[in-house]
Amino acid sequence: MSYSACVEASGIRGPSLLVPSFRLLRRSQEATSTGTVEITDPLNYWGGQRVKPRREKNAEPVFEPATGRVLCQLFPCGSEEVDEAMQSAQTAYLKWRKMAGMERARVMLEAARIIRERRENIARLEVINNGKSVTEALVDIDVAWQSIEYYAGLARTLSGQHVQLPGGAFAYTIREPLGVCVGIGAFNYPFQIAVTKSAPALACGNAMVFKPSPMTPVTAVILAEIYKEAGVPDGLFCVVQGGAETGTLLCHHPMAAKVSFTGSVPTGKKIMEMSAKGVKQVTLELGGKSPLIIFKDCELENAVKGALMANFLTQGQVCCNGTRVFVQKEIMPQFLEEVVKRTKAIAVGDPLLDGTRMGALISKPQLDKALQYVSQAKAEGGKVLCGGDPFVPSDPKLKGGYFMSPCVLDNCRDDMTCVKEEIFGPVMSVMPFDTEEEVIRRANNTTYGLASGVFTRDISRAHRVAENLEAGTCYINNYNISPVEMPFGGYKNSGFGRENGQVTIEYYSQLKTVVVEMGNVESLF
Ligand SMILES: NC(=O)c1ccc[n+]([C@@H]2O[C@H](COP(=O)([O-])OP(=O)(O)OC[C@H]3O[C@@H](n4cnc5c(N)ncnc54)[C@H](O)[C@@H]3O)[C@@H](O)[C@H]2O)c1
Ligand SMILES: C[N+](C)(C)CCCC=O
Repeated sequence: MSYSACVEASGIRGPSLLVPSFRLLRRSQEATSTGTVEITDPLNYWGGQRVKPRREKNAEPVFEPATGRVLCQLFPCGSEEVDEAMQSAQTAYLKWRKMAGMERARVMLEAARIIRERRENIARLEVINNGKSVTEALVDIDVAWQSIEYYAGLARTLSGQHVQLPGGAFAYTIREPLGVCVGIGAFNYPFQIAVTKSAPALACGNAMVFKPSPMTPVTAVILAEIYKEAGVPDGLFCVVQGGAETGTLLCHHPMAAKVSFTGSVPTGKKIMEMSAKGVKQVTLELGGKSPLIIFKDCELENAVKGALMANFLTQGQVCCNGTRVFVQKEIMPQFLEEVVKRTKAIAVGDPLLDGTRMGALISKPQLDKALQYVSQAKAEGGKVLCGGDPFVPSDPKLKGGYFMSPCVLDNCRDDMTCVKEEIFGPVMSVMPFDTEEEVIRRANNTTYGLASGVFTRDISRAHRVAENLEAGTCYINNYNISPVEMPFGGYKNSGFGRENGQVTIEYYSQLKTVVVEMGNVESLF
């Protein structure tokens, strides 16, 4: 079935199609079952509509991870298309920035409402393109509309400061937008990343041109259509498809006021270099190899659950995952027994089924890379307690999918490759420790600094450890929860700038100071 037919059946396009919702929901579930969707509609969006690729050369296949089938072709945008999108965004920006925060908020709230109404259909397309379980994708879409609601709330509150100066003079500050912001996304949270970047950008009065990962081009354009339906000016949120070349064109574009990037450290360094040439602001949300520290006085069941949440969401392809699990020696046997039991019980398979808890990795190369890390860990002395193999589901249509059984590695040391490098697959490395001072030193012995976690019942220890860990987030007695009110971002090579939370307003706006003299000028000349 074509994508157009699928969205028509699912009601992704028009609100009228959503009634009666029950029947359509059933139809959409049938229409979007794994292995049935084919996407033929254009995936670029600017000027308030989908735009066909200008050239059909350099097409790259996009795969459905659960089946290995080709889902669509990706036609990378060239310089003329990037320029059209940027011009379109600039035109929209000039209208949007003049609207009151209250008005922008109203439009954004409508976009949030539409996303909430269509959450199931968007989630299903996300699953088909990304491979994660529908249970997780639904959470991702919920976080997305919550983010738009949250920043709609903040759009109403943007204000400056009044500063009294001597002699009746005064100054005031105005928080102004930056202009056209570029967003470049990773493959692991395609819709959520597009929202996480655009919601604060739009709230502050900016426009955005967004480039999704070439592996997950499908859902960003749906966000563009929803923003349009909600009432943003045509061009306010544009989508250009492509990989490194298209991303480079965006970063160098003279109209780009800022680049907000989510992806790997090597690409992040290139983005920063390119942005520096045009003195553009940058937010970098990069990779990690985060420590999770489990003390012997923890509540063990919660610690085990936390370790699973820290390692196996989205098939382990999560930037902030706590993949270096340090366990205090005294409780290592109980921890391993329980964590292995629960890991073996994870239901791997068709990501569109409600009972599935782990779907397919994003691509064959990503699967091979994760499996290779497991082989190398074994060669370096690690012991596989479970998983670490390709997984072939019994359903014949999933035979070509990129599945892997989730893996727990014991006998790990800090100098092993699996402990030092970001794997981006479902592989947990477990290491013993003796003392608090020792584990903090080892936890910080990395160039990354995205997240961290500690499980203990000792409240003083928990805060002491949080204070001493070099990371942008520290979870105490939980892991990988991410309410939109909470700032998120890295220390060290994991990047800088923040997403989510109030502080992100600072990264999408600039402050103008207006100085008002009420007397005569006292000239020195
Ligand atoms: N900190 C965070 O919030 C966060 C969130 C998700 C993923 N990540 C990180 O992302 C990585 C995985 O995602 P990925 O494989 O998609 O990352 P990636 O760096 O390969 O690609 C990310 C994006 O950058 C684009 N790109 C690649 N080269 C470019 C260039 N030269 N110029 C401009 N754009 C370019 C890609 O097309 C893609 O859209 C992991 O390291 C993960 O930790 C970080
Ligand atoms: C929503 N999580 C689980 C906190 C992940 C944020 C994005 C990182 O890849």
